Amino acid sequence: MDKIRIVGGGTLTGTIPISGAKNAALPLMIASLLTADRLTLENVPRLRDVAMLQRILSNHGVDYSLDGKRPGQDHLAGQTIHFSAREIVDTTAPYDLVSQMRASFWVVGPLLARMGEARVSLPGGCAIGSRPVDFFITGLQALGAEIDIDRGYVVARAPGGRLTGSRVVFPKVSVGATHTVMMAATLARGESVIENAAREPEVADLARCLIAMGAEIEGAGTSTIRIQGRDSLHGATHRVLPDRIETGTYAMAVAMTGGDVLLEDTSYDLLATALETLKSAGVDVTSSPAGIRVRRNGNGIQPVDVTTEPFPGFPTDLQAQFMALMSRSQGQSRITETIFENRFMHVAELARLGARIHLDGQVATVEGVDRLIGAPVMATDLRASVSLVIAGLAAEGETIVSRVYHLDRGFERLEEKLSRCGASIERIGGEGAR
Ligand SMILES: CC(=O)N[C@H]1[C@@H](OP(=O)(O)OP(=O)(O)OC[C@H]2O[C@@H](n3ccc(=O)[nH]c3=O)[C@H](O)[C@@H]2O)O[C@H](CO)[C@@H](O)[C@@H]1O
Ligand SMILES: C=C(OP(=O)(O)O)C(=O)O
Repeated sequence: MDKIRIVGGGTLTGTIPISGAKNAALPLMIASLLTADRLTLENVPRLRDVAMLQRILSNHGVDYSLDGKRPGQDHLAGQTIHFSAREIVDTTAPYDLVSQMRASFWVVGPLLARMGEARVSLPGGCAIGSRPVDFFITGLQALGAEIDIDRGYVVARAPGGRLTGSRVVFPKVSVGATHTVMMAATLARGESVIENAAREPEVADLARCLIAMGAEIEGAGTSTIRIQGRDSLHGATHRVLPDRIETGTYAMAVAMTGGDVLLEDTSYDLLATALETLKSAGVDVTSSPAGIRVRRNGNGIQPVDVTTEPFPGFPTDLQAQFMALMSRSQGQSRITETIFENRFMHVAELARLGARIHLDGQVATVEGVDRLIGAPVMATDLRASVSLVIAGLAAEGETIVSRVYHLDRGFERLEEKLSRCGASIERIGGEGAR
């Protein structure tokens, strides 16, 4: 199995191109199920989750093809993939596929809307929490679906073969339930209104694509989304928005090691709260048409308290990376996780590098230390893994991160992007992930 070897202690200087967002690409790919025409997605990142979802969609009958490299194109440029769900041949998403990637559960919305039925395995929990799907079920029921749970599967039917527009009020903000109900409502009869919708940029990006496919949607990116259902949708071409979590992760890496890096092909507005938090920690962050420039030269890291919240708040997907940064701050900080009940698996691993973190329920108190020292550590989930990488970059000596398949789910060519900026980081052992 692959490992990542880092020799820490240096600073990062250079340019990092930011990839298309995993968390936008996945629902966009799933949207291809809504039309018999071709959906072309540009700027799709080369990630394990994308490859896995291609397999899952092909099981439903979706063909896909990939554009080859174009003259002068950097190999870090995103892929263009064409999806064609001319005929849905199977409305079942089986356990062995869904259990490998939670977002694949979201196919339930488009399958039900287009085919009038879906049988999708319950995804189960994961390393960060129990992650139930009750909001998906009540949301689709509000659109008229009849839903049973049968031997680990959600079995959904639309009476008369079509969903009916309605008002859906989510009790708590859910990104996946918003994506799913919004997709389902595009083909329902009449108007749907989603209240307490997730406002994440990836929801707005999915809506932009659905609108290009002929859907009528207003308010995506706010907490009330209004959708007028259509009889059918058509093909479109859509460019996946930049990955705000990848952007924030590299910004935190530079904040931690010191140096001067330009993050290209991304946008400040996608992660303003996280970048403002970095500024409060004493990091110089500026935005220009060229990208986001992150610098820290000489001055120490100031402690800052953060609480994770739905967008536009501080994202839970950057909590682990921020904790790594705070482990080197000049004081005490408190990090409160409000989205997932178990997203602290990185605490014990960061402690192996010398971090001093006390966990009490959903609150981690971090006492900054002067130095971290490299050690073998284990990746436990996607964002926890990358927090260990950035801590390793700032630690003295060698850090070996094992179980890096978690990283390959969500970070495209991580070692290469960091090496370009002077990091000593390499993948060792096992077969390559891509
Ligand atoms: C592929 C993708 O885009 N994943 C992101 C998505 O995950 P995901 O869409 O799974 O996360 P949700 O926004 O749904 O989860 C938010 C909270 O709501 C709870 N909940 C959710 C649905 C439900 O039916 N019942 C319920 O109780 C969850 O357990 C969690 O506590 O948003 C999360 C929150 O920003 C991010 O961390 C993930 O990176
Ligand atoms: C938690 C994440 O992904 P998923 O929802 O696919 O588990 C993530 O991207 O950090």
